[in-house]
Amino acid sequence: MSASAIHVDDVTVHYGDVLALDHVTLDIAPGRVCGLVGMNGSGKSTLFKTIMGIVRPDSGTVLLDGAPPSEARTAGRLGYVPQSEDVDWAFPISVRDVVMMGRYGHMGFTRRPKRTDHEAVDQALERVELTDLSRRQIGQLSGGQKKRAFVARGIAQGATTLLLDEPFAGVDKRSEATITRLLREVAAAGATVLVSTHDLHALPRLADEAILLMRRVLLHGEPSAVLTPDNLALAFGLDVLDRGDDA
Ligand SMILES: Nc1ncnc2c1ncn2[C@@H]1O[C@H](COP(=O)(O)OP(=O)(O)OP(=O)(O)O)[C@@H](O)[C@H]1O
Repeated sequence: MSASAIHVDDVTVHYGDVLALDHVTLDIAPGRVCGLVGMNGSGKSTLFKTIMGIVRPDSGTVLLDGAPPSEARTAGRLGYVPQSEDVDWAFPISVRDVVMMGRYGHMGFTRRPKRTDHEAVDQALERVELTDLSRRQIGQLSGGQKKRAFVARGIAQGATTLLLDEPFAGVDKRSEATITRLLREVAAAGATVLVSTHDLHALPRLADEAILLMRRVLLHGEPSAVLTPDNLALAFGLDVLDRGDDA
């Protein structure tokens, strides 16, 4: 069976009176990078939280590799790079320890890292080019370095489903290029990547497919077919691509 890695079937979510997701259905195949695009409040974070099993839908189903989100989470198969606003950057934890958190699912009860855990963390830190900064408190990194630290956590975890909420917000071109390359590599190794972004110009380089969300799925297809000026005007209500390609 060529099961979807991420299967969302007719999901509706309310927060009180607010309708955040309205009969959302989508399927993403293993090894794909999918970009999630939509204006503020269109339900992107809610979709992530529902896929993670943190928000319970009023109706509808989410399956990850055929299993409920809680199972994927417990098994350590689900990696998440949060929006910067959702992280307590003052928390007294080093960059290395953030990345090591990705290994918890592999450690059992004691949470005592073994050599394989240390090696996985070292490799992940190297891949995101943060080896030299690994002893720093996480809040003492730049915006792009912080994002790379959380991407490293997902890599060290060996997640088969990786969700990233705005990984390019406030990052420079170098971090953007590093994160893009890493996500492509992770997908080439078989993982499925869902990434929300406002960086529409970077999307064709990053993603195999794109979803335009406005509480419901407006469009889902190849980035070039989804991100047309007409479609974006529909989703954002303005000509968001009219900034030239040199932005
Ligand atoms: N905990 C909550 N309680 C009540 N309403 C909420 C809550 N979280 C989100 N909402 C509302 O649900 C809708 C969708 O919000 P969500 O955060 O999913 O959008 P988003 O696309 O991620 O937005 P942004 O791009 O600004 O991060 C919005 O109208 C928001 O105000």
